[in-house]
Amino acid sequence: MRPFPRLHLITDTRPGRDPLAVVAAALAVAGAGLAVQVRVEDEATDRDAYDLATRVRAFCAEAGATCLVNDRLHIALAVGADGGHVGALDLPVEAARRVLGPRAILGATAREPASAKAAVDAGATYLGVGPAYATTTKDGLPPPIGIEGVAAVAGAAGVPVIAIAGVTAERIPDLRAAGAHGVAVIGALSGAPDPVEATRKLWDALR
Ligand SMILES: Cc1ncc(COP(=O)(O)OP(=O)(O)O)c(N)n1
Ligand SMILES: Cc1nc(C(=O)O)sc1CCOP(=O)(O)O
Ligand SMILES: [Mg+2]
Repeated sequence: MRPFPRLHLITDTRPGRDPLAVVAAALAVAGAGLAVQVRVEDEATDRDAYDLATRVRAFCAEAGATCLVNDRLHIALAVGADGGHVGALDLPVEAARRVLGPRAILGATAREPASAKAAVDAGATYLGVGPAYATTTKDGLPPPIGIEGVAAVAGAAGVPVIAIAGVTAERIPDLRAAGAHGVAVIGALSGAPDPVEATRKLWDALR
C-alpha cells in the first residue's frame, strides 16, 4: 500500500484559473507523493465536475498519484477516484463510507477534537483540519484554529491530519511539529507565478 500523501493539491476552478495546468505542474514535482482533490465551485454542474475529475484522474493514474473528489461522491465513483472528502454540509461520514465502500480513502473536515473522533469512528481515514490560518480562497469559515488547534485535533485523531487554509512552505515546519501529517493547498499553487517552483518549495518543506 502506498504511503498516505503529505501534499494535497485542491483544484481551483474560479474564473481565470487553470486547474489542469497546476495539477500537471504539481505532479511533475511530487508524482506519486501527491494527492489531487477535485473541488469545483458549488454552482458548477455535475457534468463540468465529471469532465474535470475524469482528466485529473487520468493525470493521477499516469503518475501513480492519489485522486480524491470533494463533496460529489457519485463523481468519485464514476471516474474511479481513490476516494472522496466530505464536510459538515455534505453527506455524513457514515453515509459517505457506505457510498464509497470499505476500501476507499475518505476524508472528513474536523475543526476540533470531538468531531474529529466522531468522524474517525464513522469511517474517515484522514482528516482535513482547519482553518489553520486565514485564507482568502474560501468565504464563510470560522476564525483560524492556529497551530494549537491543529495540534489538539492531531493529538486526538489517530488518522493522518491534513492541515488546510493559508498554508505556505514557510508554515509547514510548524504544522508538522504540531502533528500534521501533511497539508492541503489551493492558493499556494494556483496563485503562484511558477507552480513547478512553488510545488518544489512545498515538497521540500514536507520531506
Ligand atoms: C483536505 C480538506 N480539508 C477540508 C476541506 C473542506 O471541506 P468542506 O468543509 O466540506 O468544504 P468544501 O471544500 O466542500 O467547500 C477540504 N475540501 N479538503
Ligand atoms: C476549501 C477550504 N476548506 C477550508 C477549511 O478550513 O475547511 S480552507 C479552504 C481553502 C484553502 O485554500 P488556501 O490554500 O488557498 O488557503
Ligand atoms: Mg464539502
